[in-house]
Amino acid sequence: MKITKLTTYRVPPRWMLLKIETDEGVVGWGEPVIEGRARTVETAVQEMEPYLIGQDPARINDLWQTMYRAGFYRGGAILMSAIAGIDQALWDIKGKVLGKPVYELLGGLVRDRMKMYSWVGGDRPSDIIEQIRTLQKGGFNTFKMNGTEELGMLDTSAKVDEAVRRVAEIREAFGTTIEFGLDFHGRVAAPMAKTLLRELEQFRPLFVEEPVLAEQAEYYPRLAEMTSIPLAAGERMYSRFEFKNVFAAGGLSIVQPDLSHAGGITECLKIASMAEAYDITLAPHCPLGPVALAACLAVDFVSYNAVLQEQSMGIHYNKGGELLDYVVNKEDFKIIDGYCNPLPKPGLGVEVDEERVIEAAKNAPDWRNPVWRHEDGSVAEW
Ligand SMILES: O=C(O)[C@H](O)[C@@H](O)[C@@H](O)[C@H](O)CO
Ligand SMILES: [Mg+2]
Repeated sequence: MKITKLTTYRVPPRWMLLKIETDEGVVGWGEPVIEGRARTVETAVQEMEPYLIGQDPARINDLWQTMYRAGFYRGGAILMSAIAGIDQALWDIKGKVLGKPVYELLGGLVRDRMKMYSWVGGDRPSDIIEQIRTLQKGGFNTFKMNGTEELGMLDTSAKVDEAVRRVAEIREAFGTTIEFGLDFHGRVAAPMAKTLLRELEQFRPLFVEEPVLAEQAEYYPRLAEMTSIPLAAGERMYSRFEFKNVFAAGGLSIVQPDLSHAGGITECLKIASMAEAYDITLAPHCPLGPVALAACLAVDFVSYNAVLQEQSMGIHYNKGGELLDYVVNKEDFKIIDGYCNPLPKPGLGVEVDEERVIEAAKNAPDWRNPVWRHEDGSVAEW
């Protein structure tokens, strides 16, 4: 079998789907994208084509290593997202050729169902209590929200109180009937992280995500020393070569590689097993589309340390498109009592509605995240 064609589709709300065709008619789908840089990743995918056209799609490991090493420069958000989507599509092809879901090719199920969580509250966390109540009715009992709005490197007690009050209200309203993670979203700098973690500890959030920016990862062990709140990070790290330093330094309790940013299934499997050796749990990042989610689930169902899975149903970014819009087998993604079952179909388990994708690609948005500014006019971490 040989790879014959790669086609990318930028589609609402902010995703990109990749179709890899072969000379035997088997097609694989991937989701290579960096939110806000879809066109850049699209070009990176196109630049990877010479490594792929005419090659045997079954040789995922050689194709992965070639895409990673052959261009001399390597790593980073763009190249690793391009490789990620291609890798996902190659695993999809392999599973379809062998008539098995990807997790069967990786040693079979390590669990019967996977715990999912839902975003609430939007960019500027608000209206959270009502949103949790609504999602609880849909079976969710685990949530994530932004921990703060924009925050200066050194900010006021009033801003700290605002973040704490929001969390206090959630515990007040729901007690321990729900769990929730707080995403600091890179908005909190090291001077403020210690204060916020200390003030929030009494409410026992399930985790605090990106307590500081990934480029400040050396703070993870220091922050972990002063709080019992599990620290989570990983969406802005792109290969095992980055994660190895973070694992060795300590401080992370939860690692969150993104299956569409960190080299795909081939790479994230390695990251997951490295994390297990350090007793670090896995909670893949996935605010994206259905193929990315299916790739996450393929890794979740074979990784003992997988504990939580993000999914984008109802997320504040999904304007103009929702998680399952391009999926034919929507029923396979049903979330029951907050869990998702293994996707039963061969490959990644997503039957893509190609006509809907092609139609939607005609109005592909150039989604960008907002540019926030502090009161003094300086740019704020969004
Ligand atoms: O945890 C999450 O989902 C992420 O922090 C998410 O909010 C961002 O990755 C966003 O998608 C960037 O455009
Ligand atoms: Mg996050």
